Amino acid sequence: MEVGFLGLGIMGKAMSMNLLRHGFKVTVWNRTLSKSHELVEHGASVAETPAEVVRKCKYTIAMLSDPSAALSVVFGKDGILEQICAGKSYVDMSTVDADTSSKINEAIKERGGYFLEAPVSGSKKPAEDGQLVILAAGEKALYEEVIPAFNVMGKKSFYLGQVGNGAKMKLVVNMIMGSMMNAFSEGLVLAGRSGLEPSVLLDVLDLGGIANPMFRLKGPTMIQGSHSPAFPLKHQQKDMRLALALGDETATSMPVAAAANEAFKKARSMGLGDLDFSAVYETVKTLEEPSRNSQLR
Ligand SMILES: NC(=O)C1=CN([C@@H]2O[C@H](COP(=O)(O)OP(=O)(O)OC[C@H]3O[C@@H](n4cnc5c(N)ncnc54)[C@H](OP(=O)(O)O)[C@@H]3O)[C@@H](O)[C@H]2O)C=CC1
Ligand SMILES: O=CCCC(=O)O
Repeated sequence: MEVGFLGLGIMGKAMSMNLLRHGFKVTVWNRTLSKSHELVEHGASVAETPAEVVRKCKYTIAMLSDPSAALSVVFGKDGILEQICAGKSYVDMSTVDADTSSKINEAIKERGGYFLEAPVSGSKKPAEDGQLVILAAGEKALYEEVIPAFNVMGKKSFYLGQVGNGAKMKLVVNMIMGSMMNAFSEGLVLAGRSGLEPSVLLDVLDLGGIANPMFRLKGPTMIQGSHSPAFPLKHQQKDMRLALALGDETATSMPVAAAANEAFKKARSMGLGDLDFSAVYETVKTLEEPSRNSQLR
């Protein structure tokens, strides 16, 4: 199977590498060309524009940072729309909102192409290991055609119906995850300030009803103050923002998510946006610092 792949960031690089490893012929494109070099060493071809990828490949997959990137690669100069036509398909796996996905779907359908949104749950390591959870929605026939690629990139694929449902499911999941990360950070700070050993808190959590892979994976590195990016904080804040907008649309009150979003915004303003989203812990530490609080009084 020959596929195109747009966007070779943390996720796109790992996902396209998996496709290559499993015998797919892959043509890649990335805005910053240098990120394609490693893929080429592993057998990928490079295209100069997204349009060229679509011209060459029946199936094109994208993994881009946010709605603005997703839209520009489709509607911009040398974008997807210049080459999409009957018989060509586009699968956007980026995390965006339902409106963005719907705009892309409409434009592609108008030109006779097929569209599937397919955001993923799981981060850098699951992407490297082909263990993502794929949340697909849109053209059912296309979903069935690309299952061989999904099976290489993920451990489980869901088909969720009409375009928008994949985006919404992904935003709900990440809204919960972002809120959990904030509660976890506050717990670690509270434990430390109360004279408890944060590493013991991790052991206690891991044996109880709220044990989970995220606390297990991130806890030890957070305590060390290490936040090497697997899921960049700026993307988590984007997801909180988009989830809160979904809450606005559906009149869903989400005070916990709103507070978590503020903490991620604060972290971005402290220059932590390119670190892992666990770096919100540093923000919680700063906000809770007793000396700082007494200065403010
Ligand atoms: N990292 C994670 O754990 C997960 C991330 N996601 C989602 O996957 C998507 C990608 O995430 P991730 O790989 O971590 O992000 P990165 O920041 O590592 O990569 C972002 C990619 O988008 C490209 N890009 C950004 N802006 C534009 C633009 N205007 N035009 C064209 N290309 C652009 C970047 O190109 P360039 O190299 O030139 O900057 C890069 O290829 C995001 O939507 C994220 O929310 C989903 C699940 C997990
Ligand atoms: O969107 C990013 C999700 C990260 C994860 O599921 O661990």
